Amino acid sequence: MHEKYGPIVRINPHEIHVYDSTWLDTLYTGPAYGKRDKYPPTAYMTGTPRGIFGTVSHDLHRLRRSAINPLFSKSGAAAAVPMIYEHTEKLFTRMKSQITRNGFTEMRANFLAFTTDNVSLYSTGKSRDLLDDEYLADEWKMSIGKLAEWTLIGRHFSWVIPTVLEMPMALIRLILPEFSRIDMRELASYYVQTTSNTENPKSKSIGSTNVFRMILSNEQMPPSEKVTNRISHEGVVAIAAGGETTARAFTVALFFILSDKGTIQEKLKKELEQVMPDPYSRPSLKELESLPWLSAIIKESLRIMALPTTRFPLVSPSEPLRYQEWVIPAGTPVSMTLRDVLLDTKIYKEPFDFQPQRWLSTNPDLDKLNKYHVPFGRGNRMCIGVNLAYAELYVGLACIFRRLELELHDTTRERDIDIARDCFIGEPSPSTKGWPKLDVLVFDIFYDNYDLNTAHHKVDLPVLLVDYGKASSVVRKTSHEFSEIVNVHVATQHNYHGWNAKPPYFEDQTGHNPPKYENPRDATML
Ligand code: HEM
Repeated sequence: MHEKYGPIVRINPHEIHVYDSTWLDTLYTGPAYGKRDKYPPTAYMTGTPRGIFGTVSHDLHRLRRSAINPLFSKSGAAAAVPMIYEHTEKLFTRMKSQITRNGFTEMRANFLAFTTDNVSLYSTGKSRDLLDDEYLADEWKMSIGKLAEWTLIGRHFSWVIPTVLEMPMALIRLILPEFSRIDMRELASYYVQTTSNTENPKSKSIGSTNVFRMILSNEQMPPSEKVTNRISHEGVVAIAAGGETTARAFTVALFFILSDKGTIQEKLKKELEQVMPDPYSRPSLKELESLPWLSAIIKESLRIMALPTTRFPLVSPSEPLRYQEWVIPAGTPVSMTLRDVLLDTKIYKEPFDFQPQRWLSTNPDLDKLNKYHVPFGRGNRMCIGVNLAYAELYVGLACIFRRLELELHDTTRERDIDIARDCFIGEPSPSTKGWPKLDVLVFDIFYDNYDLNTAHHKVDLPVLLVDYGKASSVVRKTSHEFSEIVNVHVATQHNYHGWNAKPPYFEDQTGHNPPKYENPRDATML
């Protein structure tokens, strides 16, 4: 429509859309430059009308946001760094275990588990512990995927998702089991327990100053703002908004770094060796932020993924807005699309090419590029989690590329990375086989040209038998039996063919003294 009718178009009976990056600061303005209400159908579409994302009124949004802003400050995010390092260790353990079992690791669920554990512990004081439980992590991935698909319905019928999320749990489990995991009541009851218990042993740990405590201790807020069924929405919105988004930035960064190992990865690794001479060291956020290539890679990944595909309509409630010669009457919903800005050819040369070097200080156009770098939005409603997201990306990518040697496995840009569908945030084509799958070349477990999945199907047992040791001595199999077993390692496959194996599953992480079995059948008894 913009190609046909120009930069300002009435795209439906209610809404005007502007396709002109230079107008960004007029619409998505800061609090000092005019009021902006949110357009209700957009506010409600993710199902949390009482959290900041779902708050329509400008003034109420300011009040709600100011109560929790300090938690998400730059210094707040820096305090989260030790937690992020701890979660990185768990992420690596998960990756190792999957490679042992499957021969590769699929990173979408893994990164989602990582970012969701970070944001949930940080924002609500309670981790979802997805990195401790692969089964739960997969279920959570399905729930978030389902929520994304439902935003399409929510866009047109904005009451649907909030209504579903408030239905009796037994009914939700029956009709939409995926939604039952995004349980606001569970969060709310947790907050009641922890906030009423001043002796809480977690009170000095990360997450103790969580969104709930900040709201409850805020003196500007009336009691009606502090009731459980309002503040639980703040917890849910942080977890839902902060998990998938940051996870996607990781997958995009990983894909593009590994697609150009000769230049990009090499420069990154060299830089990391300087700041992390010991691969297991834990540099501060400030040290990591001083690395030009790491910083440039993160910025370029956030730009090129251009994740928010939805429009973000706002309403100027009392002042008309002006675009060139047009006057937009007060009260009219007007939207722009961040993706248009992030991929604007007038700003970024070859916007679909991954070029981290455009963010280096040697680029004379850097100020202009920075001005339009809006993956987190702009103005009053800009992402509250921006500092946390950056901290996760700096720490996570530094550890990954300092400690592991990775290869892409059966991943293509067109099928698995590029966005093909608008589900509020962008989703790749339905034919995707998942996001970057990795072979890991240097871990302490090696494997060879050995298709564990196939073996798994053939033996039809919910266990995989994997040898530790060198690639040449990987367990060999015949069609139905393993012919030879040396130093067996056992890992169950969850929920395989109805075999509902629950963690904890048996695993020897050391790789040095794995259990030995007389024959494979003994192993299956586990
Ligand atoms: C790469 C990661 C992320 C991206 C690309 C991203 C993107 C965005 C964008 C574009 C908005 C603005 C929506 C609007 O204009 O209405 C937003 C809002 C928001 N984001 Fe993020 N986000 C990310 C990470 C996070 C994290 C880690 C959190 C954790 C708390 C978070 C929590 C929120 C919340 C609560 C809002 C609503 C803010 C408000 O309405 O005042 N996001 N995000």
